[in-house]
Order: sequence, then structure tokens, then C-alpha cells
Amino acid sequence: MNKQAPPPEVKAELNSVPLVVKQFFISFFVVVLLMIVVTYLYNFNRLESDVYLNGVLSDAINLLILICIFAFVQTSVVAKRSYLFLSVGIFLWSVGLTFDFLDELVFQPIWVGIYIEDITRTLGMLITGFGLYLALTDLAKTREQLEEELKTDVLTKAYNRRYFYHYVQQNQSKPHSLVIADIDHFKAINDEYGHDVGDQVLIDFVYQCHQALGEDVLFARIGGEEFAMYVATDDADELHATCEQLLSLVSNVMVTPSKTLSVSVGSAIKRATETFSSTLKRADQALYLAKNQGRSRYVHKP
Ligand SMILES: Nc1nc2c(ncn2[C@@H]2O[C@H](COP(=O)(O)OP(=O)(O)OP(=O)(O)O)[C@@H](O)[C@H]2O)c(=O)[nH]1
Repeated sequence: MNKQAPPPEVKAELNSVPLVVKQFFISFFVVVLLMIVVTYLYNFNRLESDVYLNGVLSDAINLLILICIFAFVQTSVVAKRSYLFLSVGIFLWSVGLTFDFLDELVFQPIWVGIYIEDITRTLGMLITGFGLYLALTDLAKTREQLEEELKTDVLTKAYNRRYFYHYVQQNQSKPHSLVIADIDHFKAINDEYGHDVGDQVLIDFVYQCHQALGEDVLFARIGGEEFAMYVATDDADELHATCEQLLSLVSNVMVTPSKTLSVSVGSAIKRATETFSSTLKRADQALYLAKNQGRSRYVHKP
């Protein structure tokens, strides 16, 4: 069980290529290919003596497929640099294939085949491959960041309720305890000092918890000012030590320079055949007792 690190900022930049750039690129692509065809036919107008229909067809299909891929890239949502490499790569590749297609119909001098057709095609394939690599890398990074965001609470960067429930259910069979901590009189903090101070208190509280709690504790924000912990132990002394630690670390969280925070804490050790909701309910009952007994304390529900 790892202590939570704040999730990274979302860096992956999704489609920021302006439409006008795409329109320019599409026009450029079409115009240049047409110009190649016209210039080629104008300069090399000697028809091949033997035209192989299969060769013409397969080259035409290849070119058509590449044009479709170019169109997909133009309509897809990819980051700027991936777009650039993919578009330039497919463009060069298409130039190569256009020459390849034309030489099936019209005689082509050998230097055109080597210096234009082969070079543009090979270069195009390389650049397209690199663009694809960039797009896939960006996709993996974005996915990783989204997964991290799905687990965490936006304000405090603690794990959120959804992840806490998921985690406990995944680790239900192991010996563990559940703890619920609730900040005391949090509404009064908001009312007296403002919502921003309330937010900062939540952030500071989570920061202190992340600093202090050990590797055997999964800490999460499960409600506004309500937090939960999965403690990987069924030993009462260990659990009590962790809860006492939680109670004392709030003295490091300052609401004002002269006022510190207080929390109430309830805990329960999972029984052998008990369900998650039942253990959580007992921890919640313990918390209720802690609140009723005057707050700023820890109650364990055996
Ligand atoms: N600043 C801030 N306040 C929040 C946030 N989420 C919930 N709250 C506030 O937390 C307060 C919780 O109030 P109550 O449920 O009455 O709890 P309490 O005042 O702490 O009282 P006790 O728990 O009985 O000690 C409400 O005023 C909510 O508006 C948040 O993200 N930021």
C-alpha cells in the first residue's frame, strides 16, 4: 500500500491544432498531389507499352488507403506534434505512392523512381511511424493521468470515496481495520473564516496525514470533512496507535495563527466473516460516540 503522492498536472495537450491549419494542410495535400499528376503526365507522356491492370489496381488501392488515413488524421483528436509528424509523414508517403501509381501507366525515368518515389516514400513511412509513436505515447500518458484523477479528490489530492471503496473491497479478505475521522465544527470554520480557509484546512489536514501515516494505511476523503482509513492490521494496539497519531497530528493544522484543528475518530477491526459495510457501520457508530462524548477524541468499537 503506497502513500499517496499528489497526482501530476495534466500535461498531455489534446488537439490544439486550429481548424484553419488543418484546412490549409488538406488543401496543400490535394493541390500538391494533383500538381504532381499533371506535371508528371505533362513531362513524361510516353505510355507504358505493357500496362498491368493488377499493378495499376493495387497501387491505386494503396494510394486510396493512404488518402483515407490522411483524412482520419485530420479528423482525429491528437496533440499538435503528433498531428504534425503524422500529416507530414503521410503526405510524403502519398507523394511516393502517387509516383508509384503513375509509373504503372506512364514511362518513368529511373532517376524519378530512385530520387523521388523511393526517397519520399521511405521518408514518409519513417516520419509517419514516429508520429504514431508520439500519438500512442501521448495517449498512454493521458490515460495514466485520467486514471490517477479518477482515484483522487480534486481539492486535497487524497484518494476519493470511489477509490477507497474499491480498495477495501479488493483487500477485504486480508486482516484490517477501518477508521473514520470527521473534522469537528467544520461548518463553524467555514462560517467564521470563509470557505477558502475551510478549503485550506482540508488541504493542510490531508498533507499532515500523508506525511505522518505509514505504508500500512490507505487514507481517503470520503465526504466533505469526513475521511476514512484502511489500516492493514487487526491488532488493537497498532490500530489505537495509528488513531492516536491521527488525533495528535491535527495540532499541526492551523485554522488561524492561534487556533488549531480538532477531529473525532471512530474505528472498528474487521471480524472474520464480516462484510465491508458492516465494519464501516461499526466504525461510524464509534465516530458517533466520539462526537457525542464531546469531540476531539478517539472511540473504538470492539
Ligand atoms: N470549505 C469547504 N467546506 C466544505 C467542503 N465540503 C463540505 N464542506 C462543509 O462542511 C460542513 C460540514 O458541516 P457539518 O456536517 O454540520 O459538520 P460540522 O460542522 O463539522 O459538525 P460536527 O461534524 O458535528 O462537528 C458544511 O458546512 C459543508 O458546507 C469543502 O470541500 N470545502
